[in-house]
Amino acid sequence: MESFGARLHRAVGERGPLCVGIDPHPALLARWGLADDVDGLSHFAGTVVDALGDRVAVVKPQSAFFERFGSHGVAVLESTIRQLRERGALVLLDVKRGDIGSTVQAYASAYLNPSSPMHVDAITASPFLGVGSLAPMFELAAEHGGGVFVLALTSNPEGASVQRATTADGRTVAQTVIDEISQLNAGAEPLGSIGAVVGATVGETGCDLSAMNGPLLAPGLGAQGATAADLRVVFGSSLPAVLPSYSREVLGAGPDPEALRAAADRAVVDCRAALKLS
Ligand SMILES: O=c1ccn([C@@H]2O[C@H](COP(=O)(O)O)[C@@H](O)[C@H]2O)c(=O)[nH]1
Repeated sequence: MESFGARLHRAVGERGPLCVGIDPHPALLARWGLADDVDGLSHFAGTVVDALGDRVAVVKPQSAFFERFGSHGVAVLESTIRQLRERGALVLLDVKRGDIGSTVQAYASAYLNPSSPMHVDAITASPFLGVGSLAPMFELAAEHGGGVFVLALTSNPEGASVQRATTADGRTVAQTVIDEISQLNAGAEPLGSIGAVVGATVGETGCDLSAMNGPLLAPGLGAQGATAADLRVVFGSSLPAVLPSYSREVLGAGPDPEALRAAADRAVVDCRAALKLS
């Protein structure tokens, strides 16, 4: 079983360092001339799948925008996930799950078990109940070649008061998350399967990311104000592991599929330059 880290490394090599989010905001649905209902949602997601599913390394549906329509929206999400995977994109479902370990086990089987209708390549997870509470996700991910991206330094301004707080041993909360992930990824080649989320908006992290050996998902580009050039300040020598993520910035170019593809291509060019990839 090929690991998620290896699959991600290959996908980025073939398609470029880019994750595009599917975030069907009501304002975007309106801008695309779509109704704010399940049909609009389905049309929006289908257009992104057709335009980018065979082009972008990672696509990140934001679960909240599908859940908003109840079971019908979740059905659209399931179908979107299936279609993206058929087109060769890695699917990172942004659900930010976390709970006590016995419940995390159920989340893990919902998203990381290949027999689940919602099976994806990777999910986002919240470490607020302790990174150790996410162990069932890490274990199922390892068993089935999946990945988990754990929140460390999020892109929103409110995150810093918790994530940059200092723990009893003098490390920040974010650093303790990074250090626990580093242990899980130790020795993995070419890249570990447990990632961290570090926003492109956060400026200097104050964290030592050098032992991470896993992907660094960087949201906050575009609509939240960060630019590809900011990635250098945030990630320094860890730039090669960064997976830049854009949602509204790229989606705003739609609904024309050619315009969506052009926006994604521009983002790849900018990110390659910022990450110093050829
Ligand atoms: O720290 C984080 C973690 C997750 N996100 C999510 O990424 C996208 C960002 O959308 P944009 O339109 O590019 O701003 C969205 O789904 C967030 O929930 C994040 O922004 N920051």
